[in-house]
Amino acid sequence: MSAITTSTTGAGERFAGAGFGTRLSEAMAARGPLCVGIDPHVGLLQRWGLPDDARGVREFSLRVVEAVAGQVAAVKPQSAFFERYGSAGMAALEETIAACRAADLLCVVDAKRGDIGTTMDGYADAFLGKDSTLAGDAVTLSPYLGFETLRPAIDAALATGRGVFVLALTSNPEGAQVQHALADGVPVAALIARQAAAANAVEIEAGAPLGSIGLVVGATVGSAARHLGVDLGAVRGPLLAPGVGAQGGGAAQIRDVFAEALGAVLPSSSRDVLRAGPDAGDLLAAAQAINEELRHAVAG
Ligand SMILES: O=c1ccn([C@@H]2O[C@H](COP(=O)(O)O)[C@@H](O)[C@H]2O)c(=O)[nH]1
Repeated sequence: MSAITTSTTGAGERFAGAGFGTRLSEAMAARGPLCVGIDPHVGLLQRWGLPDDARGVREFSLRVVEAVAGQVAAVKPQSAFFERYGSAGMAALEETIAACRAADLLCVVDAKRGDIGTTMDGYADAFLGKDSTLAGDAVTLSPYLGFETLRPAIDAALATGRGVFVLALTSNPEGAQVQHALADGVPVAALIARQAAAANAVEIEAGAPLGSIGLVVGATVGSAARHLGVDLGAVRGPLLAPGVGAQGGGAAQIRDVFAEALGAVLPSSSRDVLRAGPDAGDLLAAAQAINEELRHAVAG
């Protein structure tokens, strides 16, 4: 890994090598846009003939990594499905992250963290710290204690060449109650997008194709971004789009939601790929079919 360098912008330390946004942009161009979600639901473990315990999720996750490495842009382990087994489950998550690193496969840890002050420092150390075993290439964050509370994580990401995805317009219908609400006349989701754009300015000015501060915008949100004035094109960071497959999103929805920012979209699908397992060839075939459809969709 390249050395960490000190910024001249006064905004803290900056990673000297390619940041997450640049690495993700290259991976999407080379392998297609798909991110495969690693969600070891109990039902999937059963279907794969694996036990409902930490050994089961470990085996499940390592098989997914091995099947799709080199073939898709990224994977996204869902932390909840590891946390439910306590420390042994977290060890399985650490092994999954390490396997991604060894396979040169970008790993977004879907942990949706967010808290105040020094607690957020702790989350930043855990999921974005230079030598942390829980740090993938990026982590999902919740901004609902205020976007600025995420600053320690944003600074850590920029200092270590990692990234973050901040929840803006989530794929679930209940999200609208908070995300569409007005704060001083501006929809909350639009404010979050503006703040992400500001956080990407330094990397973009330095010539990165994408900044490292991304948003989560579900593939299922339809015209919400347009109607709320959420300027996805102005974010200039990656846009993680869960909801492909089991939640009803597909290529057509991706084109509709992200019309102005298709080059930045990282569509994510978990169950739709995983139910093709446990055979590695079947898993890969399912991922490739979805990846191809999405590749055409984002090509315009
Ligand atoms: O807005 C969001 C944010 C995160 N997720 C997560 O993505 C996967 C979706 O799984 P599927 O099986 O493809 O539906 C899951 O881990 C969610 O927690 C999301 O769905 N929506």
